[in-house]
Amino acid sequence: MATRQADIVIIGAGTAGLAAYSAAKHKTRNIVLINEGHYGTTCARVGCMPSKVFIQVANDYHRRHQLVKQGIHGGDQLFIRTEESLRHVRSMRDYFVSFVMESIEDIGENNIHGKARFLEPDTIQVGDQTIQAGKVILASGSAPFIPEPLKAIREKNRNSVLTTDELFEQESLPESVAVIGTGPLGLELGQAMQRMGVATHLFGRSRTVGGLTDTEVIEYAIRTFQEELPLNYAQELCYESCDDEIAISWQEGQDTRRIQVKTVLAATGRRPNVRNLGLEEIGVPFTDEGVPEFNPETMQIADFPIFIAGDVTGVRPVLHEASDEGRIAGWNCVNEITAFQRRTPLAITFSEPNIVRVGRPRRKLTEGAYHTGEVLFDSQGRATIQQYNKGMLHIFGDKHSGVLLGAEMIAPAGEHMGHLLSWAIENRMTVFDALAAPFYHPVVEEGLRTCLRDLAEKIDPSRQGLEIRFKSN
Ligand SMILES: Cc1cc2nc3c(=O)[nH]c(=O)nc-3n(C[C@H](O)[C@H](O)[C@H](O)COP(=O)(O)OP(=O)(O)OC[C@H]3O[C@@H](n4cnc5c(N)ncnc54)[C@H](O)[C@@H]3O)c2cc1C
Ligand SMILES: NC(=O)c1ccc[n+]([C@@H]2O[C@H](COP(=O)([O-])OP(=O)(O)OC[C@H]3O[C@@H](n4cnc5c(N)ncnc54)[C@H](O)[C@@H]3O)[C@@H](O)[C@H]2O)c1
Repeated sequence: MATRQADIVIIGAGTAGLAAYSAAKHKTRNIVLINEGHYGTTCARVGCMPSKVFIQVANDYHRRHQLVKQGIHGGDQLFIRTEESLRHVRSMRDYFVSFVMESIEDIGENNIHGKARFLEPDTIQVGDQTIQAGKVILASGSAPFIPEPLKAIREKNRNSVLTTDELFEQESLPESVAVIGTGPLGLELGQAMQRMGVATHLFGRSRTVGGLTDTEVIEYAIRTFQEELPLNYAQELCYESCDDEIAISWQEGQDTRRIQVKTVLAATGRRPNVRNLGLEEIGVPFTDEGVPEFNPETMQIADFPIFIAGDVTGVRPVLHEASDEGRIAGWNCVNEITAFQRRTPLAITFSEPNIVRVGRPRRKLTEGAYHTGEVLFDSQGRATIQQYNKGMLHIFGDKHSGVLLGAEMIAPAGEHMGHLLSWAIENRMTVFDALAAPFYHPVVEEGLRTCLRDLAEKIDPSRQGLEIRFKSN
């Protein structure tokens, strides 16, 4: 078959690939999009959206425990039919996927279903077609990672070990589950299942939750989640099939502990889809982490006519970054290659309370160069009214200038406070600038103000009380 010519080939019709297509289509329509597997994007199909529907159901049901205090009775009569809840999750999922499918239909016959593979840096094979392209965008996403011991159990009984890609496809939820991994996904889905009545046991390996790096916030978060469900950390877990259950054992000091569950959810991370693409054969350089080396401001891979975008980079695996990277890659395929300023990092785990990391993580700050503002939400006014008064926020500011550097928190309304802080950091605000902004009463953000005040006092105690700016002419 003759080689087809295209200006751009995009590998992967996920958020990054589709954003790249939108950015480039104004200059050329000769773009070929190749996608393997399901359409609809990871976010809408198995990721952000269905997981948030699932969490919404769980939190709404959980609320029944807090109603009696307010004189609202009958909550104990409520019950959940998880098969109906999962149908609801899937129907909302279909709704979100339908919008993606509309944008794919627009692409028409330039959309090819199949697995792409590089023959040369500018030549792609898909099925029996060969396409030569001016530029290629690699936006192949990531896939769930399953540790070897769990793979062995899964080989015997596929339904006994699920990935997050499979959870929402289940007919109903199991009686009991062990969730392995305390990253954003393990925490969100583990807490949600516990709240939906599944006996859930959460396991972590390194002592952190939701990607936090601040030790004090981590310990506060662990204690908070342990009040709601069993959460253990162990370097190694042993798995064993017994009848229709899985036994999990681990060492705690001198003791061996053991539980049995019906199902295991592997929330042990995702790995970039870089294998079997022919990248090694065409000489693409790889980092020690096993992903192609690229420039994060242009998204170009070395001097190759190849750009990379989204989870396949393994660096900022969140939706808005995948979309940005797609747009940068798409732009750079049809314009002179330009460096882009990347946004302030922001990562949210939609557990209750939310876990949020903004700007530079504490682990990466230079010791002695910053101060930390600290606050607890345990007696914060609005959070107490809402019966969500649990939380700890740390904000980091430059020791001399007071420029905001980052924040880590487990907090009620953390998703919103995280946005306020990321906008402040993005605009290079100091703690004093942030304190001059309005704070309504009574809102959870007043807790954020208390934290900023604590930071301001540590940076410059002489400015205490002077939060309102002098009028300048
Ligand atoms: C359960 C879950 C919850 C999440 N929640 C959030 C959240 O709340 N907020 C947030 O910001 N992020 C969240 N994320 C992360 C977010 O979904 C991802 O960052 C984002 O979807 C990545 O988009 P992408 O375009 O890189 O990859 P994808 O959408 O996965 O697209 C990659 C596409 O490439 C295709 N492909 C792979 N290899 C090939 C090949 N060789 N040839 C052709 N096609 C190929 C794949 O089949 C796929 O269609 C969540 C993820 C998960 C799993
Ligand atoms: N709110 C969200 O849901 C959300 C938000 C942003 C990004 N994401 C992205 O989704 C992706 C997947 O999230 P995740 O939480 O699955 O991944 P993750 O990499 O953040 O966490 C994986 C966890 O599994 C543990 N782990 C790994 N191997 C293990 C083993 N063999 N035994 C025990 N524990 C093991 C790790 O220590 C870690 O705690 C990430 O890239 C994440 O950034 C999700």
